[in-house]
Amino acid sequence: MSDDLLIHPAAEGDEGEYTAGRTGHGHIKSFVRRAGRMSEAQQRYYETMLPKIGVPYQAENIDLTAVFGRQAPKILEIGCGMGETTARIAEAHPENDYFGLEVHVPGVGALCKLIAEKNLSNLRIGNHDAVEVVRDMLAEGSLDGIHIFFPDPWHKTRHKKRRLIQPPFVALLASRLKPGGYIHCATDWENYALQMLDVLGREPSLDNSVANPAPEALAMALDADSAAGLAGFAPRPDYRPLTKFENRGLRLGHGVWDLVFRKR
Ligand SMILES: C[S@@+](CC[C@H](N)C(=O)[O-])C[C@H]1O[C@@H](n2cnc3c(N)ncnc32)[C@H](O)[C@@H]1O
Repeated sequence: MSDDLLIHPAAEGDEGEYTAGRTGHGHIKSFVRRAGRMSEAQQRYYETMLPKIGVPYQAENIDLTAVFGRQAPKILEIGCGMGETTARIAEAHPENDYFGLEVHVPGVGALCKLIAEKNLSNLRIGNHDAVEVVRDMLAEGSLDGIHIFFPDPWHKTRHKKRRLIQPPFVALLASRLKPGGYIHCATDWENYALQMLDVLGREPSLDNSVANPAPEALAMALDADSAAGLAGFAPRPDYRPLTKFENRGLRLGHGVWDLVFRKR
């Protein structure tokens, strides 16, 4: 892992404002690097596979067609976690190329293992902060789709500024989509679902794939912190598999909200 990934708590009070240590970019990180132990298998696959299927961070645009060696729709996934969903989608859709981003090293090891076991040739990994990868490496209009499934909810009020789905990052993501390209977010955290609907709905270059809520209805929902009965959420697209975790939550009556917006 490169040194410029180190995160240092800034001496700015007890909120734990984290900023990039070496890069000087200073944006608030949407993650805190966890010490997480790698299993032996994860370590082995990380070491053997990442040199083959990893896309190292660089400060210039990359050519995604050259990275995958073919012309095919290019889908970015931010925050692959342990990679089960990422690998399942890539396996089910060999016609697309997938670029998964994840900062958690054991997760990257686990996804490397899945790529090797399933022999997937349409999935590459970036082990770096997605904000920097999207900003520095991806050209405008280069993506057909973006997946952000269950991003860290940062549920404490003082931590909400770490949430990925904020207006500046959504504007950056939208700029990387081709016209007609989509951004698909899913969350099981109601307050974040409302924030996603509000932020995505305000991005002028994006249209909701389903009817937007009336502005007054959204304002009332935000006030009440309740998405009950609110329009604007999409049915789960078939390509997003239900995870074990999500299935259990749904059985317990917890909600999951999908949002699919398209670039004009
Ligand atoms: C709650 S997990 C969800 C993982 C997976 N999408 C799923 O549905 O199980 C969110 C993941 O996003 C990753 N993450 C958060 N911020 C990130 C960033 N800026 N760049 C890359 N990965 C990030 C975290 O390390 C974590 O693994």
